[in-house]
Amino acid sequence: MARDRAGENVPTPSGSGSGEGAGPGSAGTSTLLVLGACGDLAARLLLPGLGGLLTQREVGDLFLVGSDTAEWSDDQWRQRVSESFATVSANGKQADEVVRSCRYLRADVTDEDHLRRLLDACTGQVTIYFALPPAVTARACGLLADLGVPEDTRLVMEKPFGTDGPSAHELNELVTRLVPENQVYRVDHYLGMSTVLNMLGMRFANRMLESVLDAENVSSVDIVFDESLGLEGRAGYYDGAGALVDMIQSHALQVLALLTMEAPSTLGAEDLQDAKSRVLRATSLWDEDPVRYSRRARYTAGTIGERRLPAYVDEEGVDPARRTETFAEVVVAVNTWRWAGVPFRLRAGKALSALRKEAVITFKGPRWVPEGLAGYEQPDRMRIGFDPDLVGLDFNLNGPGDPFTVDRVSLESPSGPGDLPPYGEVLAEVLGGDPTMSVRGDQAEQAWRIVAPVRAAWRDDRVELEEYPAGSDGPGAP
Ligand SMILES: NC(=O)C1=CN([C@@H]2O[C@H](COP(=O)(O)OP(=O)(O)OC[C@H]3O[C@@H](n4cnc5c(N)ncnc54)[C@H](OP(=O)(O)O)[C@@H]3O)[C@@H](O)[C@H]2O)C=CC1
Ligand SMILES: O=C1O[C@H](COP(=O)(O)O)[C@@H](O)[C@H](O)[C@H]1O
Repeated sequence: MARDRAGENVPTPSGSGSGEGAGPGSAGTSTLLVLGACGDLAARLLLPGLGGLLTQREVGDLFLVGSDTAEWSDDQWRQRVSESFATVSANGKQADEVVRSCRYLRADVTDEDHLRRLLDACTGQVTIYFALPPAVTARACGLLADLGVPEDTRLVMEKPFGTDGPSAHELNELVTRLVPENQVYRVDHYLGMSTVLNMLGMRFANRMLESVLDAENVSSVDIVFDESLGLEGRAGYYDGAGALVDMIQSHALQVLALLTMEAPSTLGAEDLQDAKSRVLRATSLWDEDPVRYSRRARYTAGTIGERRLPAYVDEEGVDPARRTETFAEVVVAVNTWRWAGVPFRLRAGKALSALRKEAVITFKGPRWVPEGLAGYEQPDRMRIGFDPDLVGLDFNLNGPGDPFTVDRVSLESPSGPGDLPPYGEVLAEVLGGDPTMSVRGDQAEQAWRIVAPVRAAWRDDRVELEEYPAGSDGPGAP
């Protein structure tokens, strides 16, 4: 039924109007409308996540509509969906049915008529996933605010949410004019990762651990996202964002919030979100001094394993005049009774020598060490690994040999993987109507506030833009 132009002849889910029982189109059907369906996020993360979800869990009848500017046919979209599903070996009746019944509609979401027709194509409970460039998402939401959306519609917003504090605030006002806050899902796929989710159990189900996670016992915390991948053809988005916005303003601060918040009284959405918001409100750049407590750099040409990478400025689509950083580091303070005085270093970089994604908690030294004991120079550390998912403890122990000389030992436990990929977890919550692990609107605004002094200093060139060769350990590394 689909034609080339959005909704000229709107698609209907297979079986709709046929009176054939519980196929798509019957009561209980929901529609997942993916805007930006031909983009990178949809192909690499969102559709595989959906495939994993459909394989592992019961989601009910789901009508998948893809929409983008490209002139695709239903069959091209079906092929994209099935190729993405194949990357996670998605299988079973639900996955097959979604592939079979899915539809594609070409649309420009900045055109009100196109949007109206897209909405007309949806059936049942509607979820609109904005897999679009942030500025396009904001324009589409502006139009939807005038058009209105079906009752109970859920809106799924990708990161970055807005482009700065004021625009995030405006977007919050816009989306909450459309639907209530608990129907807005601001996605942070780190909140769908097994270890990140497991931080709740690790912190709050263990007296031994929870009782030492404070300024009395901890000297510093590092949250690190070192990637060995470079730009990977994403200049269109990344060159306007950079490492600070891409990773620190979003993922790092969400991880920090879960690691530092006080125990909520329940894991219900409201209690958990309140606890995260409280600690983000208490977080700010260390001494509010971006010159001393932030660092930025970009990669020059180099080799990572077998791969030769060009300098960032020579990557296709990069505008050197923007001076976009591919490495960012900031130190923040969490001004609560528990954490005051403990520096939290947040770091993210691309094209580094090795992948390293973890939070490392470094403990203070022992209060007293009896004379005669040797080999305890290194502090205890707890590592929370995001890739691979694990929790590790590095500490000092009497080992074999001299009993008065301690050895360094590590205990490690896998903390995943979960049964779903992170985007599968994200979609499970969205389609299940549970906003517990999404980013609440006020948190998105707080995150922009925390990085604002750094962005201003970088914009005014008050912090040097350093360089590091691709494949190295980052700026200033030996
Ligand atoms: N890719 C990733 O790894 C991740 C992406 N994200 C976020 O996801 C969002 C999408 O990113 P990504 O998929 O990488 O970006 P892409 O540019 O690959 O995809 C965006 C898609 O939206 C389409 N589009 C642009 N303008 C319109 C319009 N007016 N109407 C309809 N469609 C339009 C684009 O079409 P056209 O090509 O014609 O412009 C393109 O196909 C961004 O907010 C990004 O920050 C978040 C986490 C990871
Ligand atoms: O959101 C993003 O995350 C990825 C890193 O996520 P991971 O799941 O691979 O750890 C990052 O590469 C990308 O630039 C960013 O937009």
